[in-house]
Amino acid sequence: MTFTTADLFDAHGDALSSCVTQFRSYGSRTRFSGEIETVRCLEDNALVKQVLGTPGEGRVLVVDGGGSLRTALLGDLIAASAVRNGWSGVIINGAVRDTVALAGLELGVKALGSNPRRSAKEGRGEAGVPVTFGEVTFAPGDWLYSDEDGVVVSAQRVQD
Ligand SMILES: O=C([O-])CC(=O)C(=O)O
Repeated sequence: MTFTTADLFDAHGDALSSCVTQFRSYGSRTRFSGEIETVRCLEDNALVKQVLGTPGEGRVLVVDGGGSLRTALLGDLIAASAVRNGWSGVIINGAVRDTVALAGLELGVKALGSNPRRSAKEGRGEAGVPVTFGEVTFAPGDWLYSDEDGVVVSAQRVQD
């Protein structure tokens, strides 16, 4: 994977949206891309676990956790399951935990911050719906490109 989001933006800016949310990177993959799948949830990560337990086929899961930093929506066990299932990365508008272990996983992981407190496991929320944060709508089936500079989204694939 050789793209940079800055070069993509220069080449395809009209077709791209750029997320203004300032994420931290937690996984060992700092550059990743893929078709988008989504979850919307608040301090409950059962749906995140469920979706990342299915075949990822190189996709990126975008989780809108409402920006809450009160509980972790992803830790090392769920992230390891994402790696086993072939997900390319996870973007979380919320918090993670087990950050030392996440740093050793072959997965893109971006989140707002960390909190050791676990989330509820009741399955509240929705999967497969468009979610909006950082001035970007992330719709299932759109394409996401992420690197050290940011996260950009396009309705069409703009890079192999
Ligand atoms: O189970 C959780 O809530 C998250 C977690 O710690 C893990 O994925 O290891």
